[in-house]
Amino acid sequence: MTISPLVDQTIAAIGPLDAAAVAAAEARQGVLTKPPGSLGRLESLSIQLAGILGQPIPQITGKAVIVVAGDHGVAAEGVSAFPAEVTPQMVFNFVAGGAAINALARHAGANITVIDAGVGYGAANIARGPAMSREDAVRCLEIGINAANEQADAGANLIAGGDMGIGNTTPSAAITAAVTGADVASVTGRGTGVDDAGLEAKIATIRRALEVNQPDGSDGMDVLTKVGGFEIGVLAGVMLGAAARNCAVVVDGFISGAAALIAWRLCPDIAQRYIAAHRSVEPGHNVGLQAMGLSPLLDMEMRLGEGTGAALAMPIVEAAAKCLAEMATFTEAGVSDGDD
Ligand SMILES: Cc1cc2ncn([C@H]3O[C@H](COP(=O)(O)O)[C@@H](O)[C@H]3O)c2cc1C
Ligand SMILES: O=C(O)c1cccnc1
Repeated sequence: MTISPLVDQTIAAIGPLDAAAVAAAEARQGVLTKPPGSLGRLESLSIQLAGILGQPIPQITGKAVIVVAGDHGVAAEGVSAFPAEVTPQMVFNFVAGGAAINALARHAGANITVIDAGVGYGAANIARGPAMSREDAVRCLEIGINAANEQADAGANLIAGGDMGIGNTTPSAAITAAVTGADVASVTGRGTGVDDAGLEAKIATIRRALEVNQPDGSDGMDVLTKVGGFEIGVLAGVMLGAAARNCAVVVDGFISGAAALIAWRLCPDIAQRYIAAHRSVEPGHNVGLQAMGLSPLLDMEMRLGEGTGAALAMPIVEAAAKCLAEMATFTEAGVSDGDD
């Protein structure tokens, strides 16, 4: 498969986890002053981080949320409770620091970058034809890879994407259905809050998008081109770029989950570098996570996107690394380990 030199190189750089670092972290978890396994998922998370970062005692050196905005032609089908103007209006809000993601990223100590992925000439209406050309899909992936590289160069090793795009739960459901094979009705939710009639119409629109476009769910580029969106393509690129730099990828909600599915189809090894932050209220989110073998850290009944769930989970991920790094061993603390 050849996508472009940059995308191909990036995918080729994503390998399996560092087995020696995993083994060392596992061994250290076994001798820290606590009953074995008592820190639950903090333990497995620290071991996964060791493998991702390639460090026996992993250290989070920087956190970044890359928020990507894009417009969706399919919004014209009435699939959202809000008008498309909200997308550029929210971009100004991100820049001014007043959105939920600004509050949560500040709380997490994460740097925010905002990318306009074609607001104003967004993706075409997927109910009538493909979302974008193959060239645009490649460009989206490259923009995301470059953005992740910039954050990695600045010291981040915990990287999340966030989305803003009125209508984008519609392509996300189409992507999730195409990649996982799940029925459209089981992966379609209310997004910003459409009513019962709106939900029925949204399901019908997504069915039409899949019928008209016939995406090949095993081919990430085909799915992105036919039923994706510009911000979703950039987010998939962010994930590929971050993983190629041995950064941990914190996966946010439904839209980020759809982008994660596309990146996973392009590079199956990437799933080991994903940390699923939370379970969104959107029913399709969990379907996608399960397909990739991921179990979310939090269930906060959130359904916003923007990277909010990912930012909220970042301090927990960092806490996992700190326990592994800072706790004393039984020997160091002179605590009986129960074996003697
Ligand atoms: C004020 C506002 C802020 C948001 N921030 C994220 N979204 C989220 O909601 C939208 C997806 O839902 P749907 O498919 O129903 O349009 C996306 O913009 C997503 O980022 C927002 C939506 C609104 C209205
Ligand atoms: O889970 C999400 O990311 C989500 C859900 C609804 C609307 N916007 C985003």
